[in-house]
Amino acid sequence: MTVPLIAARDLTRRYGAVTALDALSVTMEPGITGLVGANGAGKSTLVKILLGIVDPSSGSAGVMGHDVVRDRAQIRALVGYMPEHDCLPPDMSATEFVSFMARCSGLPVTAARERAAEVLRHVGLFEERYRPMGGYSTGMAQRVKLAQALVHDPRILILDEPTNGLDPEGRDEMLALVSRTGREFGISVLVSSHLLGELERICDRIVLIEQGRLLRAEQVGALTTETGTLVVELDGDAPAVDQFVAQVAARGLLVQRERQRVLVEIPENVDAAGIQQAHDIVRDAAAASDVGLLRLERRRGHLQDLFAGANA
Ligand SMILES: Nc1ncnc2c1ncn2[C@@H]1O[C@H](COP(=O)(O)OP(=O)(O)OP(=O)(O)O)[C@@H](O)[C@H]1O
Repeated sequence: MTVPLIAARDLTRRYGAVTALDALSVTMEPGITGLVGANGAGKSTLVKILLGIVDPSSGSAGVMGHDVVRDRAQIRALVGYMPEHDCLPPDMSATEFVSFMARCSGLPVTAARERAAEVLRHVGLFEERYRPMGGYSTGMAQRVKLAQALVHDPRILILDEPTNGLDPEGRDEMLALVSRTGREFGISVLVSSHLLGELERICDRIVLIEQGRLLRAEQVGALTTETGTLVVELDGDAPAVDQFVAQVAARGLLVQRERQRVLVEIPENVDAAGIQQAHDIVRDAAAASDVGLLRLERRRGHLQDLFAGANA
């Protein structure tokens, strides 16, 4: 039997009268997992229990088979943690801070310095790494927090709201960096956010919690809904794509160009045969014009819409 990456069984945590986690049972597999819930749902409490910072009131949890109460040292070696809130000393440079964190993990001086340079390069901090962190933008500070989480070469990264405080562009950059980090370093990532829409883009699985209880835990693909739009990607120059669009329209379907792609509407209320017919029309139109068909699939709706009620 394979040991799950993370497993929680009947996990409960109370703070006085507040029940932050309420008999939560969930397992998480390798890959990138999104932990989603509204503010106060219990995300940070779960993360802190997994890290051994907070004890469960009852129930149990494990990280790669290690118990969160008994095996804290082993878990610390395996996990890199990016906390939600600011934690960077303003008068230290990123290089000094990340090297120091590497030393805390047991690396000798030279190796710590080299490793710090490596992870700071990975997160995209170059010349700025020698400046005091007090002058950093929120985006730069988030990158340093990610770098320090990676410095001891962990097997799992736990990121608590890494996009907090960032503007839309900064969020996109941070999400791309998290995704790249997971895939390039070949490590698993647990990333929390109260924004479902942004996590569905980079996660393999989503764990949704509400008021300390598990709502759903599923593959992202299984959670999204198929819409009545076919997304078509073509290989061909602009006149050839125009030709394709005209061919689809001539066969009676609504069609529009969207940058590199063409969107074809499947008529409403058609059965499976009608959906198949729309696919056939796209293939026939491609064959009748000077384009290659690179991709043809139903567009998936956003998780945000699916959970709009549950996660309000
Ligand atoms: N140290 C504490 N003392 C008392 N109550 C706490 C403490 N930490 C968390 N709580 C309460 O437990 C509940 C869950 O909080 P938690 O921080 O885990 O949620 P969250 O999903 O991470 O939300 P946020 O994104 O706002 O941090 C909330 O009602 C919160 O007020």
